[in-house]
Amino acid sequence: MNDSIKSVVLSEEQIQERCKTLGKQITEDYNGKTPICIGILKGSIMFMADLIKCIDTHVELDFMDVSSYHGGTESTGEVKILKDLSTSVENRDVIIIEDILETGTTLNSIVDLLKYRNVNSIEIVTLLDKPMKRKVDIEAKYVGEKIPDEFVVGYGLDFAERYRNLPYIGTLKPEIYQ
Ligand SMILES: O=P(O)(O)OC[C@H]1O[C@H](OP(=O)(O)OP(=O)(O)O)[C@H](O)[C@@H]1O
Ligand SMILES: Nc1nc2[nH]cnc2c(=O)[nH]1
Repeated sequence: MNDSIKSVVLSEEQIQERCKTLGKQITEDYNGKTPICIGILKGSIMFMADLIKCIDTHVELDFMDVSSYHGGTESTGEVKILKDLSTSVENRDVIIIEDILETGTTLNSIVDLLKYRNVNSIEIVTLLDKPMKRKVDIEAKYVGEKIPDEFVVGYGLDFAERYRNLPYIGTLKPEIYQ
């Protein structure tokens, strides 16, 4: 699997540093509150697991699966809800946990949906942000790393469902996806 990687974007150590920094900020901002952390499947699983260990206030967890990519490396712009939340978010403080924010299509749909359910507050934490690719006006309050416009895999992020289990984030050699 490592043979397919062209370059490392964030090493395991760098990812853990980002988790600690973001976890500290979230701990300070939500001191005394019990936010619901909503992980967006499947890409956010590793980041969510590591990040919540760095948050030192009570949190509850839930998951949503919303897909806008269908096996390739470009967004189709379509958003489909594959799995909805199990709990009510009414009057709750919600933190959406994402692996990557790119066009913003996915998060924009999720934020709209959750606002409609009368949340008390809603913020986004994303490990990676590709601001150059943004198509809709949405920003994350907590960002681990801004990255250039290159397709990345690993640490939950896939190419055609593979590479999610790489412990670091990297770019693929062109021959893998061309
Ligand atoms: O800002 P956007 O352009 O909308 O892209 C970001 C979304 O794309 C990826 O999810 P994907 O739909 O590939 O599902 P996955 O997490 O199951 O791989 C990623 O996990 C984000 O949810
Ligand atoms: N795997 C992967 N999924 C994405 N979804 C949006 N951008 C990306 C990316 O760079 N890599």
